[in-house]
Amino acid sequence: MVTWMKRDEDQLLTVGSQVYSSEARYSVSHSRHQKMWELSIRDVRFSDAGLYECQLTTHPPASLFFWLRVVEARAVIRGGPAVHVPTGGRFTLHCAVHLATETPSYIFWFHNGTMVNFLPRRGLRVEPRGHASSVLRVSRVMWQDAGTYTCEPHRAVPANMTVHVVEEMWLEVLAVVVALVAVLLGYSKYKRAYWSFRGVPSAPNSLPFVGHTVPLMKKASWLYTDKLYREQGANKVLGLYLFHVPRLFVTDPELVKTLLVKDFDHFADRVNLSINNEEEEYLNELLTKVKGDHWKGVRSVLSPSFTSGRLKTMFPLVEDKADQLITYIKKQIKSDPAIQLKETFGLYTLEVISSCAFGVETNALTDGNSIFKEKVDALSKPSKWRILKILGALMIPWVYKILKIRISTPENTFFKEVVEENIRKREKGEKRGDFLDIMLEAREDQQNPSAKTPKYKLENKTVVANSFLFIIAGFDTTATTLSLVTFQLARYKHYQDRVREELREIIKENGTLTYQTVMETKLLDAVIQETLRMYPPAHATERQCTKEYKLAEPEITITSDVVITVPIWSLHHDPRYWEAPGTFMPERFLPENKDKIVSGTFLPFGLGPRNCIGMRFALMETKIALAKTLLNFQISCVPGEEELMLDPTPGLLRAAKNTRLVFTPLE
Ligand code: HEM
Repeated sequence: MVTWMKRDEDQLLTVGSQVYSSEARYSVSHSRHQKMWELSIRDVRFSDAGLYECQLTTHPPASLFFWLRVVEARAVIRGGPAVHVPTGGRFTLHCAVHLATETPSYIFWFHNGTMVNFLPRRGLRVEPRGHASSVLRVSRVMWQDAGTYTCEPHRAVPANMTVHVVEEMWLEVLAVVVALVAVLLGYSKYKRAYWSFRGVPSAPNSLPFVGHTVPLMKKASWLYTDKLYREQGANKVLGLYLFHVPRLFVTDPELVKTLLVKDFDHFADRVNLSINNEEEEYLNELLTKVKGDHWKGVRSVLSPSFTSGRLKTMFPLVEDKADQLITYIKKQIKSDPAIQLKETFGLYTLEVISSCAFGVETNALTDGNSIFKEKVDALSKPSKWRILKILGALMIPWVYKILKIRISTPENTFFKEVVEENIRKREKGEKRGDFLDIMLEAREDQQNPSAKTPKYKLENKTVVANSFLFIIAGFDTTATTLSLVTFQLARYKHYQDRVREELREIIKENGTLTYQTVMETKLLDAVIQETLRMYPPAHATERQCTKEYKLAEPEITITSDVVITVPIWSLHHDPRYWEAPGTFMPERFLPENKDKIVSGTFLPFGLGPRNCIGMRFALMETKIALAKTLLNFQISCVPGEEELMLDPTPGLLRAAKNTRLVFTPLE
């Protein structure tokens, strides 16, 4: 007698001619004459595959093993899943059955669900080909021949093919389009091979036409670039593409110093938008935009605004705004002790910068808001549409030029008109000792007939553009810094207490806070610097190569279409230069430790001749506001909001919009 078993599942199927399995699909037949026991399985499924044992009830028992492989026959139409054929042309569909264990008894063809094997139809023929394939031919193709063709062999999974019928001419057009796309793809590949041609390692996943633009423009882009920075190990540079423009990430501090300081004349400019409209032509005078000698001229006119002497004169003005900030916070905490940082410090920095830049009192702190605040907010947080428009102007400036597309917004016009109005007032004799006065004095000096012909002639449009620039460059950066520093002081209370102690000592010794004493605070300064290290509002800076440059290592020539980028955030967090970079340790910036900082690794205000012109002003503004705040309030985290969240929107690195702290008045 013979027993059949499914060995891999330990399932007894049959004993003699008795079926033991509960499945009715099994049966056994015994041919005495041939001494054969045959196991049959109906409706075979994939789960039937496996090891089968045929055991003889002899002593000792003898077994035979069989592997059963289950395959599924399927139809395959060559060249699928879709074809385009022109009207009047012809097409042939070949269908073959794969993995069939037996010859299919028929192969049917369907067109849009209707069987066509036996349907007499003009120009359509079905012919068998060998045992397991069939051919469908259509000649003199008409529109009606379009649709889905199905090949359905007996006991096999059917296959589909979509036939698109196109006007003969369209097929040619299609061929041209395909060829054009292929050429464009080839061109894009060639452009994005710039770095590999030069043997420079480049970031992975550069996409046709856009390169690495998507992750570079995405939220929290400093995390993307930081990942690249970490992955590239000892390489000093890394190639990327903004669309097709090659960008060189410079990640070695020594090289950063060489390019930004020593060989500055090769990298003197920033990447800039072209302005094509007469009305916004004054924006070409922005310090951030001007190039080469023109930049030198504008910078030399603006620099005197930021000397220690000038800042000292402005100090009382800024201190007055810091006092208004304290009054504002005191009023606010009567209704809610948790203060929105960015909003509050934004009102303060806007008051300071608009007062110091062109003598406008915005009353933001006394009224809690102002038209100025609305306009400046709109400018510092551009919409997605505006970011796209700016990207377009960078990539296809010639289109913008031809179409005279405007880059500026109604907010730009608002500030332009405010400055022009103030210039008119100053020309009538009004003076405030602010940036606007300094620029107008420089212009007057140049116009003096006895003065030497200036290398660079200061025009009205330069004064207008740069008064406006100071607002844009100084408002958000400083408000962000104040928010981040206060948050760190709330998190690390012992530093808060020690800074307060330092300030009280200064007042004890000098009676009051002065420009000199505030600027010379040691721990307050260290706390600000350490916050700027951990959270640099400008997380990267860049320069346009202006003159071909030979880099020694790696040995490459940087051509004038290349933009170099310095990943400030990554250099600030590199454990090779900073011990425990994720830990808040202001001691690193105390005078006795400052010389341990590796130069070229700390760049919150950039580096070289084109660094931040407003650095000292920003530090003065930040320090006096922090000093007054700490002398008036104990600051602490809102329970449950102890983690600093960053705002991922592209642009500046900021604390998240709703970051709050509790302000408790000190006795
Ligand atoms: C904490 C606040 C600030 C931070 C973190 C900051 C940071 C920076 C950085 C990183 C740069 C680029 C430097 C480079 O490429 O090497 C820059 C440029 C600049 N900043 Fe600031 N900034 C701040 C405040 C200010 C203020 C208050 C003003 C004006 C009153 C200002 C005006 C400018 C200008 C005009 C430039 C362009 C300089 C040029 O191209 O010659 N910044 N800033």
